[in-house]
Amino acid sequence: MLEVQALACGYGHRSILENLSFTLEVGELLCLLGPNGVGKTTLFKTILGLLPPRAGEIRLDGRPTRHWSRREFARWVGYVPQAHTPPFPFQVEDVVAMGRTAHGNLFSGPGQEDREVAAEALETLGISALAKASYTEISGGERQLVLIARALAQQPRILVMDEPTSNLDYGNQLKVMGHVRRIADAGRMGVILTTHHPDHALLHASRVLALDRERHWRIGRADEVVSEDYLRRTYGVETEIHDIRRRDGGRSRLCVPAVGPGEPP
Ligand SMILES: Nc1ncnc2c1ncn2[C@@H]1O[C@H](COP(=O)(O)OP(=O)(O)OP(=O)(O)O)[C@@H](O)[C@H]1O
Repeated sequence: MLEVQALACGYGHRSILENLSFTLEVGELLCLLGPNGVGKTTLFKTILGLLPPRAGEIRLDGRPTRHWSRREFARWVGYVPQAHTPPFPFQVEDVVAMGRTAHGNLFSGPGQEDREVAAEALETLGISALAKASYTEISGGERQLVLIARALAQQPRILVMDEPTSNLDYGNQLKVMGHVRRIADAGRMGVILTTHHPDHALLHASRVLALDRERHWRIGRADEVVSEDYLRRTYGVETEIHDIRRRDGGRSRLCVPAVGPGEPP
């Protein structure tokens, strides 16, 4: 579905990522892990056509994305940016309905069906009560949920999410990651998202694309890629990855910080 082939990206003469190749299928949740400043947002900007690739190719449904019209592209690819505050105090329900723009007539506003899809997205994320609130007067975490609702309302085939959980409380982090995983599992979209939590990758990802400080990358199953060695090389910290048995009998892998002898737990 989305194919990134031998991609190089960067700004002007400055190269940020080189020779990166991966695919993302509908039904998959691909977690992008990597330290601050390694190039995750730069990769997303390049995939979204906001930054020209320095080399390589990006294909969507078999066709190079440079041949796609903006409108056609927006029907297929949704983007959740890191939360921002726009200058205009739109109502939350209007911000979410903007996700429908690529599906409708450019000159008419959202129709009844678009309003219903937007209301359903708000409901799914548990924020229907914010529908009439002004987007500029809600909290950072609420804004992030609104941007996620807008992307869900867009009903894209590929969803690109830049640190979607960074402002969310613990409960909302679990709800958003669980929900995104369910819509991917239901075969409704392929999701690529960045997170700084190895546990998000271990618990929810179908595959992980891990970048390290030297800008080397590796893609594979979370249990293959998210290792104590990767976390040490990438973040310079000691961790332990434990395989635990859950109460329902299933197994999960979790990352905990290592504590040396004599150190406080
Ligand atoms: N507009 C820009 N012009 C030039 N360089 C930029 C620009 N935006 C980012 N960079 C540089 O590109 C590198 C990668 O930045 P990027 O934002 O992609 O990192 P990231 O992996 O998303 O980081 P973080 O985890 O902190 O969000 C950084 O060194 C940054 O300084």
